[in-house]
Amino acid sequence: MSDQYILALDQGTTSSRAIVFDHVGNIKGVGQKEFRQIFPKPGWVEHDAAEIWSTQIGVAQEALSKAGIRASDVAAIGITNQRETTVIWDRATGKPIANAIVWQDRRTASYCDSIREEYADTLQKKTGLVLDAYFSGTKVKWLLDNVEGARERAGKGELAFGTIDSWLVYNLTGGELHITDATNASRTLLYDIHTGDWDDELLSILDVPRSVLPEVRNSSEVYGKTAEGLLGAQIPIAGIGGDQQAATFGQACLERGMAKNTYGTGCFMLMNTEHEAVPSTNKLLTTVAWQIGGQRTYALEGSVFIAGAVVQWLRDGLGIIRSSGEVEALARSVDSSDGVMLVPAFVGLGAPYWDSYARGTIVGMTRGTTKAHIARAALESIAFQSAELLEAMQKDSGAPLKELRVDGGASNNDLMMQFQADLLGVPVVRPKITETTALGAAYLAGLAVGYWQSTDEIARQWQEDKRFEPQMEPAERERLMTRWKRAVERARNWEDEASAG
Ligand SMILES: Nc1ncnc2c1ncn2[C@@H]1O[C@H](COP(=O)(O)OP(=O)(O)O)[C@@H](O)[C@H]1O
Ligand SMILES: O=P(O)(O)OC[C@H](O)CO
Repeated sequence: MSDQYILALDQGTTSSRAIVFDHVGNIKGVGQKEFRQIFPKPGWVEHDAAEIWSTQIGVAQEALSKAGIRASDVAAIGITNQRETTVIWDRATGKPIANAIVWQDRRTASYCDSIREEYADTLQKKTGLVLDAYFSGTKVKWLLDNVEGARERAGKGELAFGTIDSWLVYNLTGGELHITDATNASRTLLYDIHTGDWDDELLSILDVPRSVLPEVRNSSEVYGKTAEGLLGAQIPIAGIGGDQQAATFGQACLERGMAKNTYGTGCFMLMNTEHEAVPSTNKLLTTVAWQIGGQRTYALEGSVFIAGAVVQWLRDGLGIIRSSGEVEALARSVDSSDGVMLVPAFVGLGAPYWDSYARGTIVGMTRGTTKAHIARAALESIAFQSAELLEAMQKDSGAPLKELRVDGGASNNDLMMQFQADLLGVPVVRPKITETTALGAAYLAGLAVGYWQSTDEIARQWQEDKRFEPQMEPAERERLMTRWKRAVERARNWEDEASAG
C-alpha cells in the first residue's frame, strides 16, 4: 500500500482545495481555487453550486498532477466540506434549482424567531443544536417556499436536498448516489443525533418533506466509486466529514476530553465526548464528531463566526495592513492594546450568545490610541471569543482541559497563540501538519480501505510543532475576561430586528 496515496477534497467557504497525502500523512500535492461569494442582499450569502463542483473537480486534477501521480495510484478519496450550506437540485437533470444558501446567510433569522418559543426546546433536545439561521433546515424550507414550483416538485419526489458533501458525491458518482454522513446530517436541525436518523417531528416542524433527503451513512466506509472517465480511473469514495469534525479527527482528538480549535474565517472549538451526547446548558452545540461502523462519537462545539475575518477587515476595511501576515508585527509594536477592546460582531454573535442583532464595536479608545492598538485588540478579540467557548465547554463537560490543539490560517500567529494560552490558563499546542481538515478526511477514507489500520496508528502520526505555555497571573486573566464581557454587552442587541432578519 505504501506506493499508493489518499486524495482529500476540502470544499471550504471561500475556496475548493484538494490535497494528496502519503502513508505517513505528508502532503504530496495541493490544488486550490477560490470561487465567487454572492451577496444578493444585506445578510444574504450564496454560492453557485455548479461553480463549487467545477472548481472542486479542477483542483482534484491539479493536486494529482502536482503530486506527479495518476488516479490509479489513489487508494481512496475522502471528502470534507463547509457545513450547513444548502443545495437543492433536480434529480432528472442534476441541475441546482437556485444558488446554494451559505451557512453565514441570515435570511431565515426572523423565521427562527417566530418558532423559537414553541419549538426551540424540542429542536435542541433532538438535534443538539440551537435554533438559528446558521443550520440547513430553515434554508431548505426557504428554498422550497420561495423557488417557484419547488414545493410541488419536491412533493412528487423530483428534487434532492444536500449539504456540500452530498452535492460532491452526487456529481463524483455521475448522479448515482444521494447520500450524506452523520456529521453533516447533524447540522441540519432535521436529524435526531440520538437515534441517528431523520426525524418526522423535526421534518414537520420545519415543513421539509422526507422525499428530498439523502441517505445518512457512516463517516468512514466505501460508498461507491467515481464515475468512469472523470479522473482517469474509478477511485473508491470512502470518507465524508464536515470540515470541523474532520479537523478534530485530523488533530487526533480521539479520546474523551481532547479538544481542538480551528482559527480560520471563524473559530470552531470541538471537544470529544466519546459515545455520550452531552447536552449543553451553556449554549454550545452537541454534534456528531464522526460515525464509524454504525457507532457515533459526539462532540461539544463552540462556533464563533468572525475570527481570522477580523484580520481581513483590518486589511480590506481599514487598510492598516497590506496582508494578514503583517498584523503580528503591527500588534507587537505596542506592549498592550492599552485598554482598547474590539468586538467583531460583524454578522452577530455565535456561541455562547447566539445574538443575530449584535454588531461590531470598539471601546476604550483615548487620544493615545493608534492603529497598532486596534490591530492588537483585533487579535485579542479572537482569543477572547475562544476563551469564552472554553469556559462554556468546561462547565458543560465538567472536565478541565489538559491542552488545546490548534490549527487554521490564523493559528500561525505566535503572538495570538501566546495570548490564547495566557487567557485559557491551558497550554496551546500547534501540530507540524496544520492541514488537519484535509488530513482528517484522508484518515476517514484511508481507514475504510485498510490504507491505515486503526485510529491508534493515526494518533501516533500526530506531531507537535510548537507549545505555548500560559504565563499570565490568574488575577490578570480574570480582570481581562471581565472587561471583555463588558465590551460584549455594548455590542449586543444593536441592530433592530427588521433590518437584520
Ligand atoms: N498571521 C496571521 N495572523 C492572524 N490571522 C491570520 C494570519 N494569517 C492568516 N490569517 C487569517 O486566517 C484566515 C485564513 O485561514 P484559513 O484556515 O485558510 O481559513 P478558511 O479555511 O476559513 O478560509 C483569514 O481570515 C486570515 O485573515
Ligand atoms: O469553510 P470554513 O473552514 O470557514 O468552515 C465553515 C464551517 O464548516 C461552518 O460551520
